[in-house]
Amino acid sequence: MTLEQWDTVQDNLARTLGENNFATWIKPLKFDECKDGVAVLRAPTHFVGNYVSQNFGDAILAGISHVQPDVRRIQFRVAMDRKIQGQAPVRPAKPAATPTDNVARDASDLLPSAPLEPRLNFDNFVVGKPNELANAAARRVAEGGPVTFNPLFLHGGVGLGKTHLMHAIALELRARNPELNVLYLSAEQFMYRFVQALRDRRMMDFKSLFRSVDVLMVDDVQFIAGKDSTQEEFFHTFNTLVDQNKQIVISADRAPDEIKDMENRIRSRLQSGLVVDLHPTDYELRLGILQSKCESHGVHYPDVIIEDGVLAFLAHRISSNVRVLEGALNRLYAFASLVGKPVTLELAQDCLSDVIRASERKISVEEIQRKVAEHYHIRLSDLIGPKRVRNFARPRQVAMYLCKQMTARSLPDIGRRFGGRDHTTVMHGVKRIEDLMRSDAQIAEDVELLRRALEE
Ligand SMILES: Nc1ncnc2c1ncn2[C@@H]1O[C@H](COP(=O)(O)OP(=O)(O)OP(=O)(O)O)[C@@H](O)[C@H]1O
Repeated sequence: MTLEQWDTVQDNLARTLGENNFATWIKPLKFDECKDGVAVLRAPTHFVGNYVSQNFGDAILAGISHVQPDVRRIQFRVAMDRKIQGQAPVRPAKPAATPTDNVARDASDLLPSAPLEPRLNFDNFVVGKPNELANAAARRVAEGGPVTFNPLFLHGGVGLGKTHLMHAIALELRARNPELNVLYLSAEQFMYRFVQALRDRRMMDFKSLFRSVDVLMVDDVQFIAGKDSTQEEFFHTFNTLVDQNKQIVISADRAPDEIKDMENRIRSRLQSGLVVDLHPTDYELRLGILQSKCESHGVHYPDVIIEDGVLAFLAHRISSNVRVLEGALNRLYAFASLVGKPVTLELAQDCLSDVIRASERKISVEEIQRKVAEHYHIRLSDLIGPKRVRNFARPRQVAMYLCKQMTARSLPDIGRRFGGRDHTTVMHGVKRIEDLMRSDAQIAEDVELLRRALEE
């Protein structure tokens, strides 16, 4: 087999095994020789050789025998000339990297913090009811000083500002104290660095570097669920840092007890500090975010005029997540500056028809009422009916709150669907639940469970 043929085999493997697997395991392999039906590949370490042989051996053999049909077996050697399975050693093409070289190398490549985006700061984070607690907790951590809750665990659905708050904390901490060793990275990056350290036999470096940070911030921690050795290492890193009273900030797309395949001891560790939820945005927050984005867009597009009503229209109709909202606004600005026209409601409707269709709310008032009645084990007729006893009134308010949050219905319209009630009754109900969600964990949990069940 020629080196070109090996390149072709690698290209095919990249497609079949996926980019991450390819980059981590296949790319580091070098083709050595083909002799007597055995293709010899060189792996950088024993660990990689063994892992690849066990996990991707069949795929590699199939790929090679496709271009060189007489190959019946593959064999791995490490760069040091040592074989992993049988056979005589061969001369490596390049001088081998020894474990000693690895240790001597600058270990900081295992630990670069992910780049921080200056835009994602506290000033640009618009605060409303759904995110005020998360914002307050994030600001508290960003002030530095004595660690009060460890870890801070931020969770919420897609595009609700978790990463924004993580960056804001890291930026603020670094601005206040440039000496502070703040490490921000995603759980995926944590895993790749861990695997890289294993591969390069640099676990000691990895451990000591990760355990020497002042603040560790890990985004999207749900990613390591089910990845046993990464979880194990994360757990030890976590414990060491907490024992040293170092701040840890974690984000995830759901609460710790909802992350499946996460070891219990890790889950309970994650719950041991402050767990705060970024709730889905409400209309006011979305409008606030749009207004704030318009201010910053104004600098780049001084000629673009957004007519009255357009932002309200967007805030009403695009409720999925803030990222989609931002994308819609960017598109409007780009379009308006291209055609040199002010953005009218008609233009917005036209230009964003696909986005609006995609995020059209599909949940109906009736669906919400049914789910809420089921959840509280009451009859639908009692939920909607006139009785004001608390057993019915509270679920009714929860249902009204969810209708306000999850449908595009106006308050009078919601009132009509709750037995012809007045819009002020709905408004009162919504407000009551908003307040209770802050003081009554049971209500907060009920609402969250219902919201998720409805979104499924
Ligand atoms: N309250 C807010 N004020 C201003 N911008 C916001 C707010 N919430 C979210 N955004 C913006 O929305 C976009 C998506 O937010 P972010 O990436 O933080 O979401 P996320 O919760 O981390 O989502 P994911 O789970 O997909 O990673 C970002 O550009 C962010 O700046």
